[in-house]
Amino acid sequence: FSRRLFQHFRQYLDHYSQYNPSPLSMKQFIDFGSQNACEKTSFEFLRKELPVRLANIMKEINLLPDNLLQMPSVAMVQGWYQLSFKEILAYEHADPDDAEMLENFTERLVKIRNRHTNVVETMAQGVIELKESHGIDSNTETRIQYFLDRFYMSRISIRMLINQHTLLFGSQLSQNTRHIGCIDPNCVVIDVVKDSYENAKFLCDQYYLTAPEVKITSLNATAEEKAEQIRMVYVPSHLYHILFELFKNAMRAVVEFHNEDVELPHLEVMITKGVEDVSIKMSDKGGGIPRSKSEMLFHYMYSTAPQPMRSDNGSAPLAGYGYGLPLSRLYARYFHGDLILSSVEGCGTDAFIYLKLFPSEANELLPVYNTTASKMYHSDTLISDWSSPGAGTTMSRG
Ligand SMILES: O=S(=O)(c1ccc(O)cc1O)N1Cc2ccccc2C1
Repeated sequence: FSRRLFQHFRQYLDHYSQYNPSPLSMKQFIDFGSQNACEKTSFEFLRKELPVRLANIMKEINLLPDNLLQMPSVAMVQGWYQLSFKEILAYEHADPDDAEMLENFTERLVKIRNRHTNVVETMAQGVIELKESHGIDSNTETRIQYFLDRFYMSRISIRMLINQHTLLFGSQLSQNTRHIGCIDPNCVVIDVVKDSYENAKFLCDQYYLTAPEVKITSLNATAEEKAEQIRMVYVPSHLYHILFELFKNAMRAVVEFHNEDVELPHLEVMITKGVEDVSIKMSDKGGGIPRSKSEMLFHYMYSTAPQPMRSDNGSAPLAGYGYGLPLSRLYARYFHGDLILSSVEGCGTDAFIYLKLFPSEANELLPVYNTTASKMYHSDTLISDWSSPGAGTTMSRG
């Protein structure tokens, strides 16, 4: 019986993974959610799109190196995905006009979202388990880096779809009436900057007994009214997540670099609204980082060491396993923005957050399971086509 069920499951997985995920734009999210949103339409979209997005990433999970897949934590995450995939498939032939079914579907989405709450920490644990049991060579690390970027971006997108549906149609309608689901159509950027600064400063004061001040400047490059507050359509919680992480890093850098000094150099934040982009530049005089180490800041492997500046009130650490920067970059990229770090060793670091101003240009950026993706899991070690130090007289083995 279980063999037949397994084959049945496999067929569903192969079927749904053949579809490409459908990226939605911020404009589509707010247009659908603002004029009286239709729960039936949302249901009919999600009962197809959620299995498509789940199947696409589950196919990549299956391509992971065996010794990672066998780690207990990774196997557990895979189990959660398989169960959630099955639970949504149960609605494949449900009647969209059945109000009770729609309510049940929304409740099921809440249960699925709760099941996946600790996926980031659990996968990080899996990477640690692999490090300790088998060790990780640079080839495996490259594959893990490639997979986790796609896996967490997929997860961000699935949680966005679930959050919009449950906020628009779920029981807890306590949400801010001006918000559309988790989107604020008039998000005042400087308010999120101030909010994230205050919270990071509180942690910094608690941990280091001191914290740098901040100077925030706004430049509304296009508006006639220069003093106008810079607003945009965005997900405040995503922007907060990015800024909070950057403020923690910048504060830690400044305090540790100037540990004896009485006067800490302040942080600077520049918010600029251009024609296409809203840019947020955060500058610190925290001594910076050498170029040889700067790319490691976005590596999941590097950052699986315990980090200070964690909430020590017993609750889960803030950025989990220090995955703060890689995840923050995914949030910035999710709606086709970006997060770039530019460091000057001995001086300090500038962090640039770029966001799309026009909702019609802010499209979801989604991983797609195809031959290109699967090749990344099969290709053996790439031979570098640039010289490596001391390779002088060896014969070319290319
Ligand atoms: O690498 S950094 O330049 C740095 C990285 C990211 C960021 O957002 C801000 C930063 O400043 N910086 C992190 C850190 C921590 C302890 C001691 C010194 C430093 C230097």
